[in-house]
Amino acid sequence: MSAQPQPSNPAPTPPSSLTSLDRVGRAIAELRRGAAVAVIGPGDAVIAMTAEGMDGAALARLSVLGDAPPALLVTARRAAVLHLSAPGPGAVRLVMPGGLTEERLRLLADPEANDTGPVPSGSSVEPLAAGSGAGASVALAKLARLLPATVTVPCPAPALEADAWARARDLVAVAAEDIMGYHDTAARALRPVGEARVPLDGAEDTRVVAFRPVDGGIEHLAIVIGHPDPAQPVLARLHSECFTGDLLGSLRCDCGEQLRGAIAAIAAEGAGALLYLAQEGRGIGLVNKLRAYCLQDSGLDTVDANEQLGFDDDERLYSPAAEILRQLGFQRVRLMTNNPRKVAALARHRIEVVERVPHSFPANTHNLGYLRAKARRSGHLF
Ligand SMILES: Nc1nc2c(ncn2[C@@H]2O[C@H](COP(=O)(O)OP(=O)(O)OP(=O)(O)O)[C@@H](O)[C@H]2O)c(=O)[nH]1
Ligand SMILES: [Zn+2]
Repeated sequence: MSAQPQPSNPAPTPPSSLTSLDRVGRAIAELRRGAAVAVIGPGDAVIAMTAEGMDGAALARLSVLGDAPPALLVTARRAAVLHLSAPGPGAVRLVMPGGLTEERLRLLADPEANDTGPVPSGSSVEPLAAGSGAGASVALAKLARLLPATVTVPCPAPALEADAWARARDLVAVAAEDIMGYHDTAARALRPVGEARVPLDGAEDTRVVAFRPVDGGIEHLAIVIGHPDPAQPVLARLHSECFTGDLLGSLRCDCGEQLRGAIAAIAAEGAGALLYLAQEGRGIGLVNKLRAYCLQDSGLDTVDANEQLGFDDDERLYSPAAEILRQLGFQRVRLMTNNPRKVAALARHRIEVVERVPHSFPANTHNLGYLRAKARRSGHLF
């Protein structure tokens, strides 16, 4: 029998007492500070850095770690923007004659570059399996709320020895499997960590309960008004965080009005719950949302702007919301939303939506285009 590892072997899990969430959390922190991390798949291992803001010195540091020249990995969405068609929805490796140079990297990773200029003729893409080390490095960049693009070199050690190889060089190592399972594990491990009575203007009988993911990520908040009867469908709103709309009163979106309107509607009924979910910018993070706004100012709509950055139009997951509803004892809801994806997602996560309650507000001159794009491109029901 061959002693060689077969590609179908399970991903080698770094041997330590850290949980999978700890390992992904460490890798996120490393990526965000511009350090290299080892991402280990079942049959491949890569050393990866974020493409965002990467300069020539970082490219040189990465190059000496691998046994082949560095390559740029992007999502199929971003490849399409660069006019390179990818065979599937996953991440791809850009293959360019002459390889990846500092100048090419700067242009290709620039979220505002949308022409074919920087892509040399004769370039192509190689699809990456979702569970591979290379493919998972792009998923890790998304988890880190960075642009979904990495620069990688192949690890000189075989996948089964890559963890030891990385540790010997003081690099954080993470299994692709842990990255791909991160969202589900984090949602399962949500715990209530703090609770208080917070009388609101117009809804004085209100409690706020904070749920923390076990990885130490940003807490989701349940705002429970009155005493909802778990035996009856509960009037509920899943509200995705919007710093600009909720806090600053931005007129670019309808979030602030939806937040205050939901609280008023629940208070008028006497009881219900609003989940304030840490999913800023439809899950791409505040910084990327600001970049998307910039692209919208140059003429793209809200969907195309996300895709130009390499994201899907909506990166949100609703497993944490379903888990919080369950922990609060609410299995059936009347959901205040115009977004059919929220209804479908809750049903997938075994929360029954007995009614969709429309939740729209008059447009203003700044958000009219945004609301129209949501209706036309994303199927929102207004
Ligand atoms: N990426 C991106 N996010 C945006 C933009 N405008 C608003 N958002 C975010 O979109 C989310 C809106 O959340 P919700 O209001 O809960 O969701 P919705 O999909 O509009 O659905 P309903 O309001 O329930 O009908 C928030 O996370 C905002 O930060 C934008 O132009 N681009
Ligand atoms: Zn908003």
